[in-house]
Amino acid sequence: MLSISEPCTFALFGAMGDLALRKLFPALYQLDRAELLHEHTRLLALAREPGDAAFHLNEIEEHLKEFVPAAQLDEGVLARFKARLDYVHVDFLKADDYTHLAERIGEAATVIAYFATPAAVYGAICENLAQAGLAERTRVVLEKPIGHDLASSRTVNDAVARFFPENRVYRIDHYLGKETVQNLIALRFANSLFETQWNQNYISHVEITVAEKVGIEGRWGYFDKAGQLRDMVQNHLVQLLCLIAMDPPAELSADAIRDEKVKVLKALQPITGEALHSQVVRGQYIAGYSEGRAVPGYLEEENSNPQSDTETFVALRADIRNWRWAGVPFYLRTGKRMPQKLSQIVIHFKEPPHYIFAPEQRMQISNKLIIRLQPDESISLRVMTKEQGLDKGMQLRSGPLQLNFSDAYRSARIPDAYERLLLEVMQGNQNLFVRKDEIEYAWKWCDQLIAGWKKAGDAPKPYAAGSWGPMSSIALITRDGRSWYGDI
Ligand SMILES: NC(=O)C1=CN([C@@H]2O[C@H](COP(=O)(O)OP(=O)(O)OC[C@H]3O[C@@H](n4cnc5c(N)ncnc54)[C@H](OP(=O)(O)O)[C@@H]3O)[C@@H](O)[C@H]2O)C=CC1
Ligand SMILES: O=C1O[C@H](COP(=O)(O)O)[C@@H](O)[C@H](O)[C@H]1O
Repeated sequence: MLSISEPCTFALFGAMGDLALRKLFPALYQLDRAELLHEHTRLLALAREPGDAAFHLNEIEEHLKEFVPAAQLDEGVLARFKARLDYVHVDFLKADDYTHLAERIGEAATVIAYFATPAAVYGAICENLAQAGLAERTRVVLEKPIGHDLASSRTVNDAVARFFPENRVYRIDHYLGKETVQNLIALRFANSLFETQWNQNYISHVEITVAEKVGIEGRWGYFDKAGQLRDMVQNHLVQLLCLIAMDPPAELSADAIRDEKVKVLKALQPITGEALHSQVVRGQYIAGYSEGRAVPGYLEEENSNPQSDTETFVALRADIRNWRWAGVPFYLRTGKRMPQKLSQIVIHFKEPPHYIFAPEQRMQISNKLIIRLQPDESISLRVMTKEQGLDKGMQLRSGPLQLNFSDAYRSARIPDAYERLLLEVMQGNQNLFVRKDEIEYAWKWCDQLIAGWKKAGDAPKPYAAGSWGPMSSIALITRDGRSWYGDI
């Protein structure tokens, strides 16, 4: 049972930006609708766009109506939500504007400052909040990406740390707010069945796929400087890998979980030299088809630079140098403009040690645990059984033991990741947020990859929009005698 959050003033910096309008206000609305916002909680939309507050509030409402499903828009809840919400004109870089902001915040005991802005201004906002006397009662929420490499992430983190201790810094990785991602912790540590098998004695390899159907969606300016490795691997895929690979924490506290994740990050084998070619594939989509519709290639997208060699796809084999995972590859892949939106983790168990069935069935013999993060959230264990029927003999078949969340919990709506994360910040719980050292170790691992790519100077491999990536990403795994699970 969720407890209602304590009262707070939620100050949303960058309130008229894409993330705020598309994700954050709808998530706050859903929390209100679920009666999880305290009656005294207030929401301040902060932006530098001048003009009438009513005009901007109206724009927020219009976006709410666009991004909240119509069946969930309730007049009563909307009225309550609007009564909590105010627009404040602030230039985040102008210290003087914070005097006015502090007045609007008033005596609120807890302030949540959510930075839906470029990371370059996080430090200045923190300094201005501190100068306005707000730091002691404020939790700050930082959006990803924090920097674009280890050095710049340290600059951002250090600038924030001058004014806010780590226990009041909440670094968002929205994948950690997805219900099925949290379920990984329940699955692993509330079921002794799995934990006893969770190591190199029983697991042959692990696949993590985060495929996106969309292309760049008007974000070329941001994306082209980042690329898929920085945008998706450094954060979401590495976090998923950590949750799969970490040792059991001693307790369910933020630092116990983060300590275990950091051990995994430290044990990640750097990918350098020849391995950069054999273990990593960079791709860039060219024109193709998405849902039967012709779509342009990356270099033909709006505002593109036709010379760009930024990758929109990455597949790689990661190895973890520790006792639990020695010899167990983690195959990661993620890309834009793939055939479907699909995030899933597949744990492949080893074959039984002694094989007694017909030789032609041997390839099928391996249990798989398939954790579908989105869409159709589910956990399914593929087990071997005998085909039914007198005519079948000992013919094996692989079938699922399936837990589909929308069937199993039929009445419950699966909340968006941001709803969970905003609620956790309001409750002061850092379990689902990323600590400074996690970000930095993840950057360190990615930086050496990027440096290797730069040195080699290879162009990304083309793949047609609507495909599963360059052919070499298939070779990457088939070379090890395996294949990506379920590709069609
Ligand atoms: N959009 C998304 O889906 C995702 C975004 N993020 C991260 O979230 C953050 C916000 O992203 P997004 O919403 O897309 O970006 P936008 O550019 O759409 O929004 C950023 C907002 O910050 C405002 N801003 C910047 N500097 C100042 C300033 N000095 N004073 C006042 N306002 C300022 C901008 O105002 P103005 O328009 O006037 O410049 C803009 O409204 C980024 O860190 C991004 O990396 C992370 C994951 C997904
Ligand atoms: O952080 C990001 O994530 C989205 C994908 O998120 P999802 O919840 O829709 O899977 C990605 O499109 C975006 O480029 C990236 O910045």
